[in-house]
Amino acid sequence: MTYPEPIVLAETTSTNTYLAALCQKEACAELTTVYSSFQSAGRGQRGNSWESEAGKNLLFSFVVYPEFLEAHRQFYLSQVTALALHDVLSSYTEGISIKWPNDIYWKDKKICGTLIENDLTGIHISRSISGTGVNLNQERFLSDAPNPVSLCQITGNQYNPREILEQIMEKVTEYYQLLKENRTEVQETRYKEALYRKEGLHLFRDKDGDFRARIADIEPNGRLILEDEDGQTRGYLFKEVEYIL
Ligand SMILES: Nc1ncnc2c1ncn2[C@@H]1O[C@H](COP(=O)(O)OP(=O)(O)OP(=O)(O)O)[C@@H](O)[C@H]1O
Ligand SMILES: O=C(O)CCCC[C@@H]1SC[C@@H]2NC(=O)N[C@@H]21
Repeated sequence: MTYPEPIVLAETTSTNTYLAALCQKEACAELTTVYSSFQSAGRGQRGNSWESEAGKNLLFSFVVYPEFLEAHRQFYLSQVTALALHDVLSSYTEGISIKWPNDIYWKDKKICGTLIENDLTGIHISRSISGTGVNLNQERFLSDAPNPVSLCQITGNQYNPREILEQIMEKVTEYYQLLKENRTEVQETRYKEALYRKEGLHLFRDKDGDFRARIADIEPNGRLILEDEDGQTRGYLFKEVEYIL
């Protein structure tokens, strides 16, 4: 399985938005990828914006049509992107981990964010657009992003976004092929190994307040299972709990 040559843009509002519009207009092959040097309206999760200085970072989105995947298994798509990013960035520096569900961290700082937008047909996912920003060469962050970091701030080196994109898409293609073949054990195991704060007690916050807990498991549907100091188990879907850094 291969992926098409990326569509390269100098500027767009958001690579996710651009790719969704393109897919509406014409048939886009699976793993069609859009890369842009600048976004005028980069979108993050929860309606946040994504900061990226022009020409400095990697901003890209790709599309897949995972009709074989029921909506309650959509977490597998998050794993595909997160593991690809994790594997590639880990070849440049130590300290890379996946913060549940799909942020990529270096130590306690955020180096990548991913926004996945799925379309459903009945109970199945007919189209999934996965868009990621990787902080590569940006030296200063000016927004109120709480904890951004770039690869250049970590290593002192400069990176070619197109080369890094190629490496990431090769990994995405490999992990997505395994998912298509329903061989999800490899990615489930690797995801758990790569988890941020996978060991020890840490501070979390849910709707009832702050508590200390350790990560006990991640269920196949993506539910985070925490065990608190009293040995009680609590399960959380996305957005129901946050890490206190
Ligand atoms: N280039 C960037 N690098 C890192 N963080 C950024 C960047 N651009 C924006 N951000 C900030 O990241 C924040 C979202 O990430 P963060 O992980 O802190 O959010 P969260 O609200 O805890 O949600 P989640 O953990 O589910 O992503 C937003 O507040 C956004 O401003
Ligand atoms: O909040 C997050 O952590 C998700 C950030 C996702 C940003 C990327 S940059 C490329 C793609 N286009 C967008 O508008 N958003 C994603």
